[in-house]
Amino acid sequence: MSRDLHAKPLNAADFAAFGEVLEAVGEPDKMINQGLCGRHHDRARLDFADGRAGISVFNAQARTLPFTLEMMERHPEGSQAFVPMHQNPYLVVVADDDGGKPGQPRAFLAQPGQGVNLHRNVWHGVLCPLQDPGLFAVIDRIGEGANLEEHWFDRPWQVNA
Ligand SMILES: NC(=O)N[C@@H](O)C(=O)O
Ligand code: NI
Repeated sequence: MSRDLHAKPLNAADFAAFGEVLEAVGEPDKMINQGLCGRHHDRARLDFADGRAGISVFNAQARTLPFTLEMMERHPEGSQAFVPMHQNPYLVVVADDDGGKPGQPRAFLAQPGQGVNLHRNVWHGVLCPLQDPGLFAVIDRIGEGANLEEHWFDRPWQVNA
């Protein structure tokens, strides 16, 4: 017996407890490159504990809605940012911690031009593109030791738009 979860458009205010939305909104902090480029400066809180930052490219298979969310994970040692290398929608699911497991999940539909940075140790669903190609640059921790904790739900969630 699954439980239903409604995805809402991704927005910085609702996402703030879990991380940042990476997007060129508002006035740039600085105009650079002879005034031809707006720099939206230092927009994410990165954290890599005793490791270092790395950039990887994820090529993830597209999923379809309704999406069955069976598992959430977190990275105790570092933040994780997903920057789409496309203009397609994708699903972001996050949750507060509730005694060492995910609390009420929150689902968001990322719009074209939006990336996300997940704060260290925030519960999230794995990368979930909704159209091919599911190509993302991922900025996360490279280092020693375990950095992945998973929680599998007894009852999955059905995520829909
Ligand atoms: N496990 C892994 O590298 N990917 C996940 O962290 C994810 O959030 O997709
Ligand atoms: Ni992750």
